[in-house]
Amino acid sequence: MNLSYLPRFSERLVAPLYATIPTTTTRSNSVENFAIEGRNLNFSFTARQTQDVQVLRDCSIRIPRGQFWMLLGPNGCGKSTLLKILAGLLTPTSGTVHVNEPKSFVFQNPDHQVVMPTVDSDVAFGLGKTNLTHDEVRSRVSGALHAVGLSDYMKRSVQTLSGGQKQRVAIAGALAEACKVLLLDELTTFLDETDQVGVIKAVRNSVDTSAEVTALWVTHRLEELGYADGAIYMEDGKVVMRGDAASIRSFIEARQSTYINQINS
Ligand SMILES: Nc1ncnc2c1ncn2[C@@H]1O[C@H](COP(=O)(O)OP(=O)(O)OP(=O)(O)O)[C@@H](O)[C@H]1O
Repeated sequence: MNLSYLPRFSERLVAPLYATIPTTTTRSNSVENFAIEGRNLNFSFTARQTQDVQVLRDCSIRIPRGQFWMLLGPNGCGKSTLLKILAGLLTPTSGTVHVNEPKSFVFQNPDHQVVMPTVDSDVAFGLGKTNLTHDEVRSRVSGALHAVGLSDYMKRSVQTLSGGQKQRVAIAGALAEACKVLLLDELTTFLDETDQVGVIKAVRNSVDTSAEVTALWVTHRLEELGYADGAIYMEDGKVVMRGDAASIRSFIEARQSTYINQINS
């Protein structure tokens, strides 16, 4: 594997996020069992010609370490905004955030995920800034590709991959860098069913093979809840319910049928 041509780490879109949130970030012993914790978060988008859009309203979230959780809710309720705040990409107006590091945010569009010509060089991309030996890099890359089920794709050109395979390569890149928290924003939206299952199984397996890895997955697809350890349902900028995946699924189904009945009556 030739690593000499690795571009600068900061050029990559999918990368561990070391950004801290100034003034609002805290690290306390009380969050030790939670890889992700946001407390009383408020956030507004500032608009020039109209009123500011308040997106998060006293929103609190906690995700246990080493688990795979999902975040659901109607369009516009604030899921992606919350995920970006947890990633350090947006700063809340008020509230506190703690997320274990390194953390990595994976975007929805598969074509924004890969930056290198081959699968192995892409997974090794973020390791260019480390002092790892060539053998250590190879071992990290091979372990990460194994976790996402792409061991046989090492030398493949990334251009020949499906959207879901690109997402899995991006996740492998994060795992190779020993990411502790994966923040995954509607990865399966543009994928066909086979790719969708491939990506979600890759995340499930990544969490199962390391006690250190925690994943938070934003989705609209109720059928994906079957892979989750737990789930959170948001409405109008705040968490409405948190629990095991089956309970959240029943809650959402009941909520939707009530809504549909209201429309039809
Ligand atoms: N850059 C922005 N400027 C102004 N308003 C924004 C911006 N980004 C998002 N919003 C608004 O913030 C609200 C929450 O958006 P967000 O993307 O977090 O919701 P979401 O729950 O992820 O929605 P979806 O399920 O449709 O992706 C929406 O009303 C959206 O229109």
